[in-house]
Amino acid sequence: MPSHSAAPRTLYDKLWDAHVVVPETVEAPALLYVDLHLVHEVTSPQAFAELERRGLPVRRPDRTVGTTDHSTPTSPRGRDGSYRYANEATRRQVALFSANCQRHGIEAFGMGAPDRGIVHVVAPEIGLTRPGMTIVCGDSHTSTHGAFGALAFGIGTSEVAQVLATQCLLQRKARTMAVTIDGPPGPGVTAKDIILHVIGVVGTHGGVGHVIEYRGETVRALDMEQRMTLCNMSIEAGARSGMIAADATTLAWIANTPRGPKGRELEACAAEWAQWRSDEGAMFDVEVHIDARDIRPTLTWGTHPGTALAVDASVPVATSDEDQQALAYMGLESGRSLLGTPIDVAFVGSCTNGRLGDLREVARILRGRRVAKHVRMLVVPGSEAVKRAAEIEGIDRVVRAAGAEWREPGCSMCIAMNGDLAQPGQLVVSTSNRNFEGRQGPGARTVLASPSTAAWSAVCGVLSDPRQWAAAGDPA
Ligand SMILES: CC(C)[C@H](C(=O)O)[C@@H](O)C(=O)O
Ligand code: SF4
Repeated sequence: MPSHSAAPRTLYDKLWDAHVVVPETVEAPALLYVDLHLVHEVTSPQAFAELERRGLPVRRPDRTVGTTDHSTPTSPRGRDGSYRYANEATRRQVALFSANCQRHGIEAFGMGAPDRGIVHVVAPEIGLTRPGMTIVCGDSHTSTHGAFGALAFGIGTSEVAQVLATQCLLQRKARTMAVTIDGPPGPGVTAKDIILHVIGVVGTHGGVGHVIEYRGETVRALDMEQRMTLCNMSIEAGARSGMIAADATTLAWIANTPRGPKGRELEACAAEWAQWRSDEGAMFDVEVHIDARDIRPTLTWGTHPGTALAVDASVPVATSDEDQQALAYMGLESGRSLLGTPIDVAFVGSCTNGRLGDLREVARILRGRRVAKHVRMLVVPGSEAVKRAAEIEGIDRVVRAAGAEWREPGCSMCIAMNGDLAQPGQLVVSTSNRNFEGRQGPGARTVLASPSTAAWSAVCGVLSDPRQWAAAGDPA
């Protein structure tokens, strides 16, 4: 039960207090109860093997849900409906995952399942992710689910085994950081630009040891998809997790999901969920204030997400060996704007920007236009549900008519382990979340950006300012 101390508590404190089974001491971390454990094919095989070795069952299969996403092919299926795996290893990994889940009575979305998709897209969209929960997954971007007023974070493979066996996790309490964003964002600024800007301010190590709560009027005005984009990349600022208080927007989203509570149950949930916010006057260990008016469409110039740069600013002077190396890898120069840099690939997708709103943004720009001849553009829905919804709106047709590829759901070129990868030296403008060396293929160069920036750059063939798109108007 939650402890009812008189002192105002942060959202994180409340979530923590409500889930502690054994409090932490100097010698030992706390034991935390896990409400929802998400599993995928990459970080679960050794965990299942560990259970096997010890002859342990899964403690709560009913609180464990699996999906396949990282290793799954996104190329169009064969005529017989078959999937073309990149190699035998990925095919085996996906098959082993389904077998493991089946053996332990875990619901899992394998190939062809209508709910399959990227784990951080699927759980919120079917209504599994809810305020007040602790959610873990062997995946760093589990922070995404914090957008619903939940404590959600990634765990390692040995911890996956721990949670499978006990439904609990050993954890040390984190410090808290409030990132308050106020004011109307400038033209062309999306949630992706906001979070890239935030990481630029906080730095890739600034959040280490902390849980970030995003607050302020700008955050309150974001829809759930945009809030997920924000929380998703908290990990890129080094933070353990990101979270946003539950409110009417959260409730409306969950009410609309297939497995969300309905009617009376929803009313009861609404009353219960109102508590998942920081109390007035709650103290954070670190406070960061950001004026959204200062944010312009933002992308990255280097090889970590902290190298955020306003689209029309110049690449900074390299002050360290690391920066120099990043510039050399990226083939970029200090003092020059990124605008006009030729691109080879545009990738739209991932757990950061592979939701319906992102694809709509892309379709608005591509409608009646063509992707530049020398550019390969991939549009990859984050889930089967996103794909279906987009196709009902005709987004697939707009994408294809523009000369871009409309693909099957999955992590795709966010992580080059499923057959989708860029060639050495190619420059990719990418809506994903990581840009380190080789992330999108050996020698491939990644510029992180919003879906609008990626789409407009694909049309122009060079890194371009999405605000120009608005000025260009509709094509004749
Ligand atoms: C495969 C998985 C362990 C990894 C993660 O934890 O983030 C992946 O999702 C990624 O984005 O690099
Ligand atoms: S889309 Fe990318 S970041 Fe998200 S889970 Fe997949 S590989 Fe990780």
